[in-house]
Amino acid sequence: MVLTVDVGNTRIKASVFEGSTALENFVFEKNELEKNIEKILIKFSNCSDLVVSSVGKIEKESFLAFENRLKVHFFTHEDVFPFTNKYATPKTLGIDRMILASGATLQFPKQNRLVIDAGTCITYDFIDENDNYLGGAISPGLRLRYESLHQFTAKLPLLTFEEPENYVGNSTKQAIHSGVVNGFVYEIDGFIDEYQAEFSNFIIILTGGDAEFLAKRLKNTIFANSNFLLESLNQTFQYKTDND
Ligand SMILES: Nc1ncnc2c1ncn2[C@@H]1O[C@H](COP(=O)(O)OP(=O)(O)O)[C@@H](O)[C@H]1O
Ligand SMILES: CC(C)(COP(=O)(O)O)[C@@H](O)C(=O)NCCC(=O)O
Ligand SMILES: [K+]
Repeated sequence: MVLTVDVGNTRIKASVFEGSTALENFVFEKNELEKNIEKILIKFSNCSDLVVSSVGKIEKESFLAFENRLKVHFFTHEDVFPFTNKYATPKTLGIDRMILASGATLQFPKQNRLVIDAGTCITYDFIDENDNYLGGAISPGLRLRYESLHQFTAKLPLLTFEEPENYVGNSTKQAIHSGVVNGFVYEIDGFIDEYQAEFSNFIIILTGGDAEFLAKRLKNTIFANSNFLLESLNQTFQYKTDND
């Protein structure tokens, strides 16, 4: 059994895999990392490996406490990945984006692939049919949009997600909901249209905390899988084991 852990900028997600089957998924806050890993390892005492992707503030050391119980693998840019990295600054590419690109390459071989991860940030990652990772885009995620409107203005309240009543927001609150939620959806549809114009044939994988919400609203057909990053971590770890 493999325990996969994804440290994002908002939350930590974890999943226990037996082969390619996810047995159970967990979500928790950063300050509860060790307590939760402890609990998971009590329940799934057969875990032999702990596999981590982290772009958050939590560093390797937090996981090393478990080294006497199982093998700990912290993914870095030095690992082997199944794609060719064409990013101009490969060392600054988020490890979460590398894992997503890797999962897309392994799960959907030899085709153009666009991965959209709607988390703290929305990240777009494109891997072409020759397994070249080309790059993509980074923009603010849903909650970050609400928070930044409040944080960087004097008059805008801090709101949490609500379905906008209309495109024409008729109050401050409705104007914010319309701007944030509709803007979020338009952006993603707009990007997909842009890719479609250049690469006629490609698969779109949508993941992240806002994937379910988005799946119902995008005009483009997509493959939504909230667990895609953790599945990709598990697959990339298998790939690493096979290629080491
Ligand atoms: N309970 C929750 N706490 C925080 N964000 C949530 C929650 N449920 C859904 N979300 C949405 O998920 C997004 C964060 O997604 P997530 O994939 O957890 O981020 P990250 O991987 O960057 O930590 C936020 O933009 C927010 O809109
Ligand atoms: C863009 C990100 C902040 C996204 O983080 P997330 O929304 O998954 O928490 C992360 O992938 C990152 O720190 N990237 C480094 C810059 C880059 O990928 O080019
Ligand atoms: K993201």
